[in-house]
Amino acid sequence: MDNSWILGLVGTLLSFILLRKSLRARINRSRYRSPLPLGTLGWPLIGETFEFISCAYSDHPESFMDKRRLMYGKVFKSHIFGNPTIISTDAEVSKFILQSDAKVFVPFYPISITELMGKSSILLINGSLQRRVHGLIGSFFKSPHLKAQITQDMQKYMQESMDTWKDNHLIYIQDETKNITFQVLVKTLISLEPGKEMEFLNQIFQEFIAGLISLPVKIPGSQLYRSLQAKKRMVMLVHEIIQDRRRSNSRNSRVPRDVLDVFLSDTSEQLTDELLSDNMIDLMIPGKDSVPLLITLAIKYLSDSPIALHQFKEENMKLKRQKSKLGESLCWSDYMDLQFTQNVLTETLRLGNIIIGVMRKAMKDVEIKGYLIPKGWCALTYFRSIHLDEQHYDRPYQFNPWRWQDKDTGSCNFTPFGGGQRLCPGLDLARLEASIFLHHFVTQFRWVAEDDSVINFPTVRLKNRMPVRIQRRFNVMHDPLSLSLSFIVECGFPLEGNEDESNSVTKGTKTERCSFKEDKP
Ligand code: HEM
Repeated sequence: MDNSWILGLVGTLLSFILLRKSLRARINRSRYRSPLPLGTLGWPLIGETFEFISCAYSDHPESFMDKRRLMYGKVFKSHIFGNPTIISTDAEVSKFILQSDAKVFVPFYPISITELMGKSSILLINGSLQRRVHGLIGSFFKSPHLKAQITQDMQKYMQESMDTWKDNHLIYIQDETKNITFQVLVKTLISLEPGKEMEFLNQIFQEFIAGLISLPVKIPGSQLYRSLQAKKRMVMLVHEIIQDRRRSNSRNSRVPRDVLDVFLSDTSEQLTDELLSDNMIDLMIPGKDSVPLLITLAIKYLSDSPIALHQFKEENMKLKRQKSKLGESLCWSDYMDLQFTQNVLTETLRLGNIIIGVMRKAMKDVEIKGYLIPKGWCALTYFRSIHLDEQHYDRPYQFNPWRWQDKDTGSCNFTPFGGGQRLCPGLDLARLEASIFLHHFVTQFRWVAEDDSVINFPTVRLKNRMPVRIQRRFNVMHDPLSLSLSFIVECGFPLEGNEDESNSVTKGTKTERCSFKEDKP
């Protein structure tokens, strides 16, 4: 039988449907006054992904954006990682995107991240459930009780670590801080103390995060597969802890001792065991990633900027002396009140761009500031370009903590912790942990930083893990000479007869670094 007329009919029908769809899309688009932003979608399928990635691996990942900003303006279209994407390097457009709710934009992550996080992860849930989980975590992290607890833990774990450091040995700041902040965070989440279980968790966690940015291939032997197996083992461990906690009924205690207690005391019945374990594991990520990086980058920038290091050290020494005179130990607000220290952290967050930006998917056609973001497209709010924009920051590539003296950190030109409903609930915690580490490091040690460089993709990290050769300081409380000499020491001039004790600057660049007058605005 001749079926050609059937095929013809099907073909005509299909063409009709496609034509109708495209016409409807055109009619819908024409309802909007705003056009699609300028830009190009690059090659079929791969779009501009290769150029994006090759720039991301370079010292200037923002060069991909810079080139297009010149041609198309601060908001432009592209096609990266398999998706048509509107890239915003405009502070107001990015603010609008961040502040929109899930009816307009939802978070968008690569497949490997969504697979590993699990569907109940706070990063992937939306609407009232996200607000509930965010609120519980946020208010607990803000509580003075928790901050006091974190301060105690951080000081303890850090001192235990620092006591093992030997003079003239290399310390890898990135590794040390990863271990310490992971321990502190795990204790905050599930009250697990350092020991065998913590070591086991640390080990499998390493395998878990290795797969976060990996090929979306789930066959045995692939990184994603190994990471999913590691996640299963972690879920089992956390699940047992949840069961124990439910049995022991400790959730009835009035002051929650950790995030798990906070979740278990929630009466909304929205928080399933799956959600609890997924989120406990996700919340460990900043302990291994963002907070250690904040500390490591601050030490790198300070090592490269002797005058900032000098002021930083003076401020911290002063606090140490005051407290020692009064016979008091430091509490969390002492650290947070250190003005210059906080400015150093703010500047580190601006220049270091630990999170370069966040990705969203449009749930409907959206018009912002004269641009159209079509439904189904992705929107990348690229913080890095805004943080390094000379319209917002004078000499943006210079580490200059003094720029924050009278400047507001609440503006939409500064969003290292995101914004809107998904503003990072751990922002105070990150600053507190970093301030504590830096205070004890700078008041107890001098160091010479070995050469190292920052890698920006797929996550920000130091190529050589930030090795520094350390030397314990004299007891400054009883050694006025060491105080008066400290300015010279920080400048990189060798102390007579003791070359090793000489400085706290990056090795091999002492002379240039000493012409630091230019560093100060
Ligand atoms: C330097 C350190 C940190 C940086 C730069 C940072 C940055 C960010 C950014 C940019 C977001 C927004 C993501 C989005 O909009 O999709 C975010 C969200 C989040 N952060 Fe952080 N973070 C840091 C430390 C922490 C810490 C210590 C914790 C707590 C353990 C934490 C927990 C979270 C959570 C739970 C979210 C998701 C919030 C939600 O989607 O509702 N972060 N962080």
